[in-house]
Parts: sequence; structure tokens; C-alpha cells
Amino acid sequence: MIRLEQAEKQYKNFHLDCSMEVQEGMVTGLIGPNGAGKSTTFRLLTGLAKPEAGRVEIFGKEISELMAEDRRKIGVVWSDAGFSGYLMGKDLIAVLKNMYPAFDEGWFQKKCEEFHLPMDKKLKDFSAGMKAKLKVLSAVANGDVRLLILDEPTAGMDVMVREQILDLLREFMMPGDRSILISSHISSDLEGFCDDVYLMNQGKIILHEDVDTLLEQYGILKVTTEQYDTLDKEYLLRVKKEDYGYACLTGQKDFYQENWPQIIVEKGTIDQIMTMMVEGK
Ligand SMILES: Nc1ncnc2c1ncn2[C@@H]1O[C@H](COP(=O)(O)OP(=O)(O)OP(=O)(O)O)[C@@H](O)[C@H]1O
Repeated sequence: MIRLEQAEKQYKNFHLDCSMEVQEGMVTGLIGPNGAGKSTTFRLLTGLAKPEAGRVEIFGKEISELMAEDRRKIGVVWSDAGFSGYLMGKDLIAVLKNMYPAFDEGWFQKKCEEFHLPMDKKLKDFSAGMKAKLKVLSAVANGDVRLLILDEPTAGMDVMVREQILDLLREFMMPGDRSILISSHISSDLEGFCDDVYLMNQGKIILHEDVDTLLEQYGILKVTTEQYDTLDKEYLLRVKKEDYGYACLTGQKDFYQENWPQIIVEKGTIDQIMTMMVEGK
């Protein structure tokens, strides 16, 4: 569905060099700290920025070659942009009908009710959570959409709003021929939702892994300086100095548990793995 091959973009003090893929039927997460380059990657994918080198493809075509019928199958939600605040919820229906030939009005209205989105209120008076739900709902209500590109759709949301948005996206994925690329700087947001994640830091992908593998096989070894000296370092991805000795990230936690049963091995959340990858040496 999406393929970036050494796509490069240069800003004054920032260089993006990104290769990644989003497969049909998969939810792929793009995670990374603030300023990592996630939005820049999304701007390349949506044609808002042009790569200086490399390839950026959606549905097997370069972005500039996408036809109107291809574009109709792509839904994009930006964290910092949305509909005019002076529209009322009910005015939006006419706007969406006009934008999407396959707009599912009945479904949209039903969901607005379910999510308690007031149709007779101006969008500028919606809470942040209401705005976030409305943006995702509007993208999903386009019956043609097959690929959603979501820039931090759950950022700053409380746990209930976040789960409502993720449930909506799970429903969108049900038919099996659809895909989502979703970014977040809080990776725990995406745990239990993504099939695979790319971790970006300073414009580069520094890790790509299935979420199941990340959660089952990655671990953080907490070792004293003496234990560290005896460890086989072959399967250590990152090491970070701590007061007690070292924290070591591995993608082969069973190997260390079997061979060094005395050391502490923590499972590690995606956030901890991300922090180790970014801050460790
Ligand atoms: N139009 C631009 N001109 C100059 N520099 C830019 C421009 N857009 C982005 N940058 C720089 O590119 C870098 C990456 O920014 P980007 O917004 O892609 O990061 P991000 O991972 O989306 O961060 P966040 O999680 O904070 O949204 C930053 O250093 C930013 O200042």
C-alpha cells in the first residue's frame, strides 16, 4: 500500500532518510520522539513536500502519478489541522457529501450520536477529544477509503477517547483489504493496535519489528558491572549506564534467561524499548 525507499528530505538542521512499507491488511505504527521526522514523512506521503532523493509510492505509484480515483481511497488526518471552526456539526455533512462520492451519511450520523458529538454546535466549541473523534470519523465515513494516514490522532486524548478512536479504526480494518499508517510519540498508545512498528529517530528508522515479537522477545537486562563483564554482548541492541550497573536491551531475551538465569530480565513496554533505542549506546 505504501513504500518509501530511501526517501530523503533536507531542512536546515534536519535530514530525513526513510525506508518503510505498509502492507495490505496491516496497521503500521510510526513512533519516535518529538522532532524525529514523523510529520515530515507524512508530508512526503501526502505530496505536501517533495523528496530530494528516493521513491515514495502509494498503491504502487509515485505520489505525483496518483489519479483522482486513487486519492479518493486515501484518508489523511492531521493532528494540527481540521475543518473550519465556524462550521456546525450538521454543516459538515454537506461538506463531506461533496468531498466523498461514497460518503456514508447514515453511518456517520449514527456514530456522531454514539460519540455524543453535538450537531448543533460550532466545531470551534468542540472539546479537543470531540474534534479528534470527528476528524477520524469523517475520514472513515468515506466509503472509498482503503488507506488511512493518521498523524498522532490520539495525542493528548484521555484513555476513553483514545479507546473510542482505536475501536473505530479496528472496525475500519475489519474487511481485511485496508491499511493504516499511524504515528505517535507515545508508543504505548499503539500497543495492542499495531501489527508492526517503525521507530524513527533523527530522521532515520532505527528499528522495525512486529509488535508481537517486540513484546515477546525483546527485554531489558538489569545487570551489575560484574555481570555485564561476563555477558555475551552479541544480542545486545543498546546499553545504558545506570546507578546499579547497566540496562541492556536485547531482542533475544530467552537466550539471556537460559544462559544467565541469575540476572533480572524485564519484559519491557514499547515505550521502554523506544527509550532504550533512542538513549542507549
Ligand atoms: N518546513 C520546515 N522547514 C524547516 N524545518 C522543518 C520544517 N518542517 C519540519 N522541520 C524540522 O524537521 C524536524 C522534524 O520535524 P517533524 O515535524 O517531522 O517531527 P515529528 O517527528 O513529527 O515531531 P512531533 O512528534 O513533535 O510532531 C524538526 O527538527 C523540524 O524543526
